[in-house]
Amino acid sequence: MSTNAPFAKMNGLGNEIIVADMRGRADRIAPKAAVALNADPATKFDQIMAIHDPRTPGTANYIEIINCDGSMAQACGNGMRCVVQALAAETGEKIFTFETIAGILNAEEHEDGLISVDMGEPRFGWQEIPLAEEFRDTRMIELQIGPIDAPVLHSPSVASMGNPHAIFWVDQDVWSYDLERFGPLLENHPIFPERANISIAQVTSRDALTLRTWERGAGLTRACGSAACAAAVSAARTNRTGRQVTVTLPGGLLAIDWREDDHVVMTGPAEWEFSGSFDPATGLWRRDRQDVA
Ligand SMILES: N[C@H](CCC[C@H](N)C(=O)O)C(=O)O
Repeated sequence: MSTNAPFAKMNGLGNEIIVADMRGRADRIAPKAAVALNADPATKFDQIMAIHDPRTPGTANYIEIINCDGSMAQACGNGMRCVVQALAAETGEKIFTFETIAGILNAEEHEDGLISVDMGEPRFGWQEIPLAEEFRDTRMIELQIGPIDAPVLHSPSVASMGNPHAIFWVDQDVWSYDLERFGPLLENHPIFPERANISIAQVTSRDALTLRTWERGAGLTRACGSAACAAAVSAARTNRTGRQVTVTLPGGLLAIDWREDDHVVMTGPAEWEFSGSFDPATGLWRRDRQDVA
């Protein structure tokens, strides 16, 4: 019988996150435990951010990212901000380094409570996204959906923040597109051998864009931090914006800075909702003693 592990139910601009504290444990969260947590409305999530011990002693804690469909992800910007807020509250530290499957991430909680995460360098090579066939110019690839002679969405930019993103540029309000219908078709399109996060982006000025995302492995979410990064670098690459943009998502705003050193820094809030503990083998959980109001 495994002992319970602490968790915090949080969100990053409405992207539903569970931060699971797996430090000091040799086990991992079982797929069926993730399914069980997601089936309970109180703990329904878009991603679980599992904090593990360093893979090599003396190095950074390893963060495992699990989508609500059970698939593993290489990046989660909103989730990383939640991890930073949880650990800053626990330790009083403000500067953090983490290891993920995609590499080392540095992060900082600022005095105003906002959190910056260095999401690393974007990748643009077709094999890095990855795509199933060669495209020399990933600023715009041949992909469309809808009637052949009048596609609804077409010619996306593609980029990787460790995870794959396709950004479709639109001129109308991002809410006027049936992303719930087109998202899963594009997420699972054969051009994306590892599937992809699908975003619709409307550029509103040289330093602002609006974004909606159908997430790989999670569907429509209220915010996708790595998509905001992918959209920002793609907008800059296609000369739609500069390298510093404000991204408006359904859940709120993120500031993205594609620095001259090629690192993409995302800044935004995180929100704690409640704490509890759960069995990583089954997903059975209980809430911590109700916080005294
Ligand atoms: N669904 C994404 C992972 C979570 C991304 C998103 N929640 C974020 O804030 O970056 C994927 O499978 O690549």
